Amino acid sequence: MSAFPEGFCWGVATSAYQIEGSPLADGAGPSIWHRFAHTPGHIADGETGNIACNHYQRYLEDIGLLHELGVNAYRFSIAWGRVLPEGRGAINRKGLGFYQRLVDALLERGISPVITLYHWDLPMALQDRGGWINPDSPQWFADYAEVLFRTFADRVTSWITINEPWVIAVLGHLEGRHAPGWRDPSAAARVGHHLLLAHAAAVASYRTLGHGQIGIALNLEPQHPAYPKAADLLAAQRRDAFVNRWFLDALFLASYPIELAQIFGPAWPKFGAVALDQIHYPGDFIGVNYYTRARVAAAPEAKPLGAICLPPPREKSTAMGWEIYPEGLGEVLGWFKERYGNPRVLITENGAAFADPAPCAGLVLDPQRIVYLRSHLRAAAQALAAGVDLGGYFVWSLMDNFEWAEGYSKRFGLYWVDRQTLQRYPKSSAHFYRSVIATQGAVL
Ligand SMILES: OC[C@H]1NNC[C@@H](O)[C@@H]1O
Repeated sequence: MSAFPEGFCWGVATSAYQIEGSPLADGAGPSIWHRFAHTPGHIADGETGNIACNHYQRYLEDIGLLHELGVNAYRFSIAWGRVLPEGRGAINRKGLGFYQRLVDALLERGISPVITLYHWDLPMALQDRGGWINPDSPQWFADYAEVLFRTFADRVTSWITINEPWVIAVLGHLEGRHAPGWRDPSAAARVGHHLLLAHAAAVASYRTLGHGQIGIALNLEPQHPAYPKAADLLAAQRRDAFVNRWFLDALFLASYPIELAQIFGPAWPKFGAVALDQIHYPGDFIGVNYYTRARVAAAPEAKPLGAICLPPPREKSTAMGWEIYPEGLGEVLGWFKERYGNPRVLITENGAAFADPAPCAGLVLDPQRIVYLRSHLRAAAQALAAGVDLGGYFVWSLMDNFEWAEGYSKRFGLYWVDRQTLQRYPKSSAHFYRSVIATQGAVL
């Protein structure tokens, strides 16, 4: 019996800086990740996205892999700096042309493009104007989005404005582990707000220019008390506000959790009713990027949250050290039905990195990833049966790629990429996912 309805959206996801390579080709302007990766000490093994998977040259071959999988959708991001090298103003027709060729080739194969407008690679020229802390940044983003809405109005009907605003605000501006590498709580709070304003501005623009669906993709992670102790429960609730409800409550409830003012202290701006009303913009769907849960213990000395996350047992962990916890996907999906009015949800990322072996006879055996995907797909099917308005599922990722500060050391792909030759090899999980799609989940 099929676990998923006819018309369910089956896809895989990637992002520009992680797979394309050629970051400065054909007039493209450099991004903050180009600068960050070229700054020694930021990326494992000193790697950069200069080559990545060379998707910029090999995109037709990669569309062949999508066809082999049998997906009906492909989520990818557009590099802002290829289209607007200065981030604003003059359009780089060669850069835009790459994405026009990519979209047309996908449509020829019957694969629906799902475009992420922003997956972390802000043009450096805009960072030099302050980047996302600049109050003009929402308008910069809306103007960029409008160029793409007009270019693809007739061909693309699924858009994601921003990927994981929490990661941008926290890893990029509070912890400094991602570009632009800032460690400034006040900046992080303002960046989070400007990203929500940017999302709202793009949604408003799309309402006049497009006739498809537009949403945002959030990284969501259940926060569970490590032990049945009041202090751990309170710590988990604080971290839930910080990781999950910061953006969920803003988008759906036009309010920030009260814990954020306590966590950020004086660095947290005093947002008024108008500001909160301006971010009340969930769009047509919510993208959920789910990987794992956190087990949270109280730790008063661990500022600003007063909480730490305990490492999971090795036998239940992925190569990223994240716990394999499929029940958490069902929990996250349930939030939308229980708290936020049961909006349309897409699982826009779900997957895992494992220490995959090298190819043997052209195939990589990755049984752990099959177990991971099967258990999470079952959780998704159960949520769907329980009434969650789930419209699609995207595996992260099509192929092994640049995993940000981890470089190429963490392999998330359904296809294994030889770092010397860039040859793509199917993993057994690719064949598994192909069978799931072909049977609408009956094989689960
Ligand atoms: O860590 C795996 C993925 N998580 N979400 C954002 C993507 O860019 C990452 O590769």
